[in-house]
Amino acid sequence: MASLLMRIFRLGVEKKRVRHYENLKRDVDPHQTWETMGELGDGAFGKVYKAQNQTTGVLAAVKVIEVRSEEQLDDYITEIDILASCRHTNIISLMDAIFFEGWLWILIEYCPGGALDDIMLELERGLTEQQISEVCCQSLQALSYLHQHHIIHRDLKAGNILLTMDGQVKLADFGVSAKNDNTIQKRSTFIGTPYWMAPEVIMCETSKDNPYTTKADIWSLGITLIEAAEMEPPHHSLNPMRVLLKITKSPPPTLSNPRQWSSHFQDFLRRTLQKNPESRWGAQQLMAHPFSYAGRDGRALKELIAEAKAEVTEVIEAEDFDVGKEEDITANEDDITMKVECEDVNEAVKEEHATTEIGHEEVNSSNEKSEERCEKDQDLCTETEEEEHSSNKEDVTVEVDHEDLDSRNENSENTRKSDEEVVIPTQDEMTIGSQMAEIPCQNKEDTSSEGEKIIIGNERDAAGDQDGASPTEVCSEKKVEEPEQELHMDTSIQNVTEEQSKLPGEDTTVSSKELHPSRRTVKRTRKFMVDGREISVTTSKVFSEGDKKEQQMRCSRRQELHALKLLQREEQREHGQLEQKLQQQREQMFRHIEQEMTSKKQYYDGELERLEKQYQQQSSQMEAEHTSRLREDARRLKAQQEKELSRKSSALKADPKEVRTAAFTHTCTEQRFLQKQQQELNEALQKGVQEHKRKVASMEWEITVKSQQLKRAREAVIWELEQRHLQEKYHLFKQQVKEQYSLQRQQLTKRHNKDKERASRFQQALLEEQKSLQAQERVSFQKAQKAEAKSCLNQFKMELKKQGLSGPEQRQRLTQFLSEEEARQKQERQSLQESHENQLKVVQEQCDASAAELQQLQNEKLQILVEMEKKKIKALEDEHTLELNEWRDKLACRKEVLDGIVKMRDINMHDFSSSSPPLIYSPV
Ligand SMILES: Nc1ncnc2c1ncn2[C@@H]1O[C@H](COP(=O)(O)OP(=O)(O)OP(=O)(O)O)[C@@H](O)[C@H]1O
Repeated sequence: MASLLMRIFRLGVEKKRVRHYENLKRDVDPHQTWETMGELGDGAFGKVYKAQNQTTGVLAAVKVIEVRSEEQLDDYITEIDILASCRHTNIISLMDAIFFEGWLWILIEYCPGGALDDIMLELERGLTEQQISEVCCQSLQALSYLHQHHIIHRDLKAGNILLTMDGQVKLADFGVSAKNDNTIQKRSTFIGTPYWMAPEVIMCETSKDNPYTTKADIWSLGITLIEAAEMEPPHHSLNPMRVLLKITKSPPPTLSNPRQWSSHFQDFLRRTLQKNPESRWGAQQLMAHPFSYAGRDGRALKELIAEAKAEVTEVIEAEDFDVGKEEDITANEDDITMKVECEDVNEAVKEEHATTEIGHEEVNSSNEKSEERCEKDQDLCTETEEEEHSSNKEDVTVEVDHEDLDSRNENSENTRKSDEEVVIPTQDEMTIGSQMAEIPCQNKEDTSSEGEKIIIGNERDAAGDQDGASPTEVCSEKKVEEPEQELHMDTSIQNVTEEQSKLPGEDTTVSSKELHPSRRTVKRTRKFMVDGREISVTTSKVFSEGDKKEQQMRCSRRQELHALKLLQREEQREHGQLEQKLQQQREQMFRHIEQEMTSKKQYYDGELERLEKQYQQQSSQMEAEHTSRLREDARRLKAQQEKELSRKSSALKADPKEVRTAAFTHTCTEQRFLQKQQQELNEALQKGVQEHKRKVASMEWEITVKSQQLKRAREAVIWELEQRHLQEKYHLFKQQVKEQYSLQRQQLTKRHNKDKERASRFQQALLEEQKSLQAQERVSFQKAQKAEAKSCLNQFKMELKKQGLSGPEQRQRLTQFLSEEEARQKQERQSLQESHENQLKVVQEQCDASAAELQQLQNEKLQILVEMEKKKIKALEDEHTLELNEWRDKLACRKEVLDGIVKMRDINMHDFSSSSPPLIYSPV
């Protein structure tokens, strides 16, 4: 108890003074040691800069965070401590941590490769399967290490996987990680980034009764691998709050285009993306899976880094489209053409080389629209190919049949290197674009899909040997969005109408090119070295408004996620503060209970002790008084008797008649007299003793009664206190449950309001966009109407002329024609206006439905919280009733025992034979 008090006292004191953290330096100006050299990135909590140690020249990445209070500083200590404690090649290491003048500097190992998501953005494509399995293998090693040390990363995603230049994975960002004391300990904080969150972590938003373990990271790993394959995590087009529901309610996500990936990869994902954490494999187990096992070789990642960091030359070609006129160019405007040339560095002169071109497409060939689009894609491809030809007349483009495509993406990196895997088509099979239409189109209904065509030039040795040529292709197939609920940002006017039956969402697509009057083709050439050979990759991508929007979407989603992370951090702090407060309340209550009980017991025990002392004193005093009185009485009576005896003897001697017999008679009489005196003395003393005993008994009785009263009062007070304390405990716990849930509700509402604000901003933008599209459409429609009217009029006039009518007749016919024409145009304009109004209505309805859906989601969550609170309080109530009943049962026994003791004492009190004090006076 005393140590507890001391600890609590110490805690209070410590709060006030500056805390010492083992891995944090204070009051040292970081600028003295580190020089910052430019920004690397922007995280939720601050910017990341490249830095260099001014003495050693060592490079680092520094997270610079503004910290306003000691309390806030506390939030970052777990991250620093975890980084400092981890020693693993696949975990970023801590170089320094300094808190100086309100700024926290966390210096970590610099990874020149940057984050995996940035690499994908840079290359505008996902990873190949070999690259993914290498990322997977190394990430698993990091996770296995963390999990063995009871650390849950809680924020695994491509953005937190950094790469070194030699293709080594470094797991970073432990900002929301947790370190447990033991494996069994679970966590219940709702933290992480929604798209990557495991279902059991999401459940913690509304219920803290289902804590999670390290298995949560395994789920995030699975999502990260899908992200690595498709550039985005599953459900990325849903807003972060809706995705939470999607993850918990839907079956586990899978790859959008399974045919493109190996069965090992898909099986690996199945093992990681198990909704029940118990059935999910652990890091150790997964390390032995063939998919991750295949990633032991790190070469594919090395090549990825080389490509991402390659020197890039860019050529931009702008194209303009007249709205509504370019009928032959629809859909698939985001085509990418990629050309890879691998040549020996020493080779100076370029020789003719074959290039292989792939149009990538989806299976739905039956879909007429899609086929049409494919044909149009093909037109585009041909255009690009022709450009290729014009730049290098000796280039031959080759189309590869579809079957190759499936396997191709699985190992495009390797195919580039290994000649045996490359399909070399014969000259006869080589066509330019003419067979493209035979490739089944993938673009189904997703008009915004990017069709990527990658042309890879053949590799040649120094002698320019054509046998080494390895034309190969990479088909990067754009996944098709789930049709339900996920409308895309690129919704065309028609799409809005078509999609009206679908559930509305913010993720509405805006695609078709009628909406994007201008687009530009960007040709990028990357040159990089792999195993001593220079590789040159040229990609050609048509950028349109859609791309810009996608970029904006990505950017705003990133900001949203950062905002959410800040909110989560705030929530975590609030939660921690509340928990601390509640803990203090509990400690205070238990301390108060103990104090109250002790003081009452002390009082009664003191009283009993005092009573015993009083008894001891009285008893010994009475004994002493009795003894002295007895002695005095004996002495007095003896003296009196002696006097009487001497008087008697004198009287006998003085009587003359008795002289002769005097000697004999005298002796007898004296003896009798003495005996009588002795008897009288004894009687007198015995009377005194009896008197004394009576007094003692009465005193004892009096004290026993007092003692019993005290004892009973003591017990009664204890019982009353016990009962009161049980009630107090119950009320406090109940109060605390209410406070906990009230905070959870507040946090949920805050989160929801932010989400509502975001959604309404988005919806407003959507409406504005729709209106601006309509304005554009109106302008071009009017233009078209004017042109059409003009040509019709000319035609009509010509026909009139042919008919040889008179002037007035002609005028009359012309007037009639014009008025009919005007009416028709008016009608057309009206129907356009109506269609626009309908479109706006549909968008508005979608927005309203989306808002209603969000509100319903929120209500459901709040309802869950209310239910949980009720359940918790009911459980507390039951527990309290049980405890009270148990206490009452025990109380009856205790009363019996007490009564028994009292009765025993009563019996003892009547037995006066013993002069020793009764046992009951010993304090309890
Ligand atoms: N050690 C490092 N070496 C090189 N670049 C780094 C390093 N650490 C971070 N970066 C870059 O800085 C960016 C921001 O990193 P940070 O971890 O702060 O935020 P984030 O992961 O993007 O977002 P969040 O805070 O939401 O996780 C990263 O995306 C990466 O590009």
